Amino acid sequence: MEDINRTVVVAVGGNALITDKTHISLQDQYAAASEAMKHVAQMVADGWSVIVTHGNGPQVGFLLRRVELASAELPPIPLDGLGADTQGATGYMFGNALGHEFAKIGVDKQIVALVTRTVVDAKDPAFQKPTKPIGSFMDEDEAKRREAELGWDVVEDAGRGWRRVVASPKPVRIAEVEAIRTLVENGFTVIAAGGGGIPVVEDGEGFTGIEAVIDKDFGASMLANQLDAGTLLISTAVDAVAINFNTPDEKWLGNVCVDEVKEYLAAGQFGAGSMAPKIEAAIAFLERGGRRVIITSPPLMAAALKGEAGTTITA
Ligand SMILES: Nc1ncnc2c1ncn2[C@@H]1O[C@H](COP(=O)(O)OP(=O)(O)O)[C@@H](O)[C@H]1O
Ligand SMILES: NC(=O)OP(=O)(O)O
Repeated sequence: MEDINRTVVVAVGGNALITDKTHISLQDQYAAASEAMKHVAQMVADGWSVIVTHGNGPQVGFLLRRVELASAELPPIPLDGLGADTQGATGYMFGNALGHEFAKIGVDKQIVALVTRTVVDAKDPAFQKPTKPIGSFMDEDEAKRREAELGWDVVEDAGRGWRRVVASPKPVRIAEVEAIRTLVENGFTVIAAGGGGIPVVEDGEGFTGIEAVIDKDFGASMLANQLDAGTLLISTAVDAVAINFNTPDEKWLGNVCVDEVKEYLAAGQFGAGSMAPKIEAAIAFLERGGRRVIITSPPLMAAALKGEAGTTITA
């Protein structure tokens, strides 16, 4: 991996903003973002060219709920518009947090958060089967009540409680990739494709929003390919990926090749709706020509880039 280029797309997990159900205020989210950005700042100080993406699952669900609760007084906003709102607000928050961390360690770089659209296929079967959890967690009774009374689609989310789900098509391409590339090449630290990007369809005459929430790991995976980034780094709450996760036979994976990971995926080793989609996004990046995927927690990101921590998956 000595010859791998020093461009890295970092997908910051939802845990970086909402650490638990009782810490959802903007102040809590800012504190959590600062902790993640401290480690991103160190990567930049180490000479990595970093593009940051982030999730928006909780935030876009909160906003949709606000819109619905205000519906007697104010007009509705479609999900793509809410995706844009959360991308802007969260990108702004990450930008401020990263700027403070840069100042603490003397990094002199300008940060820019871009409103970024992700092209999807209107015929993607995902539009027929909502799978992307958004918003707050509920107990089963509350979820079933909202399903019956409000027409929500709900699922049990990876053992953590029940959540509303919406359609989550796969990214076809990130529309603003050349703007991102230009900014990166000119020394900016770019925050882009937040929440997977705002979902749009293309009709030959431009883009039109479509109601969905794109998985941020798939968005980051596509962005990393389009930028020819050497590394896709997926940061989440665990230090590494395991097989037999949470069992007495748990084994943490260090360096693994994509074929081995595909076998573990087929064997059901990765949590549905949690680790499995990250692994699928990693495989997609590597199969489209990407070189290396790292999955680790924010404090270990800098060490993992040097091959000293986390799980590294290579083609
Ligand atoms: N095989 C596995 N190895 C490691 N973590 C796993 C595994 N299967 C499920 N997980 C869980 O997946 C979580 C990451 O998914 P998730 O919480 O959805 O990510 P995000 O950080 O994007 O919100 C980990 O924190 C862990 O609890
Ligand atoms: N859009 C998205 O995948 O967000 P979360 O990671 O917060 O679920």
